[in-house]
Amino acid sequence: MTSLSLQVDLTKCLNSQGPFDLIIHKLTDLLVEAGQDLASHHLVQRLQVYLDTHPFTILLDPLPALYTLLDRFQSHHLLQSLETRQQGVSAVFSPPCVQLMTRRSDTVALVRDHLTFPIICKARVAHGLRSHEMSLIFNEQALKDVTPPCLLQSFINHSATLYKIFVVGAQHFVVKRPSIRDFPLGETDQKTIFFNSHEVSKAESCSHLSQAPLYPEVLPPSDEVVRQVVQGLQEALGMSLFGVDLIVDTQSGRCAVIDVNAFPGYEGVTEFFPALLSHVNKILKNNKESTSTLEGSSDVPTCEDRKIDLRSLPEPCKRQASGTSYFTMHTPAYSADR
Ligand SMILES: O=P(O)(O)O[C@H]1[C@H](O)[C@@H](OP(=O)(O)O)[C@H](OP(=O)(O)O)[C@@H](OP(=O)(O)O)[C@H]1O
Ligand SMILES: Nc1ncnc2c1ncn2[C@@H]1O[C@H](COP(=O)(O)OP(=O)(O)O)[C@@H](O)[C@H]1O
Ligand SMILES: [Mg+2]
Repeated sequence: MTSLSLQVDLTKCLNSQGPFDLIIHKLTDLLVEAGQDLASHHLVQRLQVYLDTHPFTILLDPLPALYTLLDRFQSHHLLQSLETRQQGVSAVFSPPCVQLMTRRSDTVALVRDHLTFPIICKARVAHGLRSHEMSLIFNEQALKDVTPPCLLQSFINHSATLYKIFVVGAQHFVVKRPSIRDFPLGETDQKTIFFNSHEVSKAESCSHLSQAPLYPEVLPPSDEVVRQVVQGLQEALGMSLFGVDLIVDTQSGRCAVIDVNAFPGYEGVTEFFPALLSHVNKILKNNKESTSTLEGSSDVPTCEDRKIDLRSLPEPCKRQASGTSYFTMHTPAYSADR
């Protein structure tokens, strides 16, 4: 078997660079730019057209899932829906949130009804220059410091320990990272703290926000909890290359999912490349088998005809079997945030 990999240049005709069996990408920034910039929009459109006309090219990962992750409001809804799917008191939760599209006169009331102090404020758009600029709000008066569109979320004390779950297809890896220290619960007169999240939770970070009295060793999330979270997200998003940020609530011992990232850096995962290769080989093999089955029949049956669960199919078959273009050009209204 010969194999060839090359860098795809979206500024050039894709037909003359292909055909491609599989494209791995990190298009998050481009997708955000495409919301406001015509040139970027055209690049995304070029890829879209190529995929629509080459139904057997696999895209890792699908664009619709990425749009969900680019929007912290949508990500939060997704995480909430996963939480309520489980029965009884779930071992995993998404911290309570309030979404602010614009400045509202009833913000204080909303916060009183839904959140507890301290509160962490995150921009609605999850990628791009301003998306990691955040603030910690300690009282109602300080709510004037937030700039919509943004997500206000109850801050969960977690002994300054973050667990990054890095997913590669069927495998996942847990990496421990520094995080933000605990704060007293409830309103205090502490001034708002503005910070850049990349200064607190990278492997090498040693931010003043992480420094704290020595905490007792935090028990990591159980394998079962991690597996539940990964599986729930995989099923909901149809993605195979993503990261999940988990923290363990110091008070309740429950696990909070606070962030999901498309194709992260996998720093600290020495097994990343073998895992990626094995995943790519597996889906190419599955795809070859499904392709020959589909090509053998002149009339491709629809999913309803064959009672097929779309999510169980490889990406191109999903598009072909559903009988509609799987990708639809979609330019989210992110411009209000810039
Ligand atoms: O490049 P953008 O699109 O901003 O996305 C970033 C990169 O994937 C970062 O990886 P890297 O720094 O290796 O490029 C990743 O950090 P991790 O590798 O720490 O997961 C970030 O996760 P967050 O730190 O959770 O935002 C994620 O938001
Ligand atoms: N609800 C929360 N409670 C406590 N800490 C949080 C919460 N949300 C985020 N953090 C802290 O802020 C950091 C950045 O938040 P995150 O949502 O992961 O955004 P980013 O996309 O910038 O990584 C996290 O790594 C964690 O240290
Ligand atoms: Mg994060």
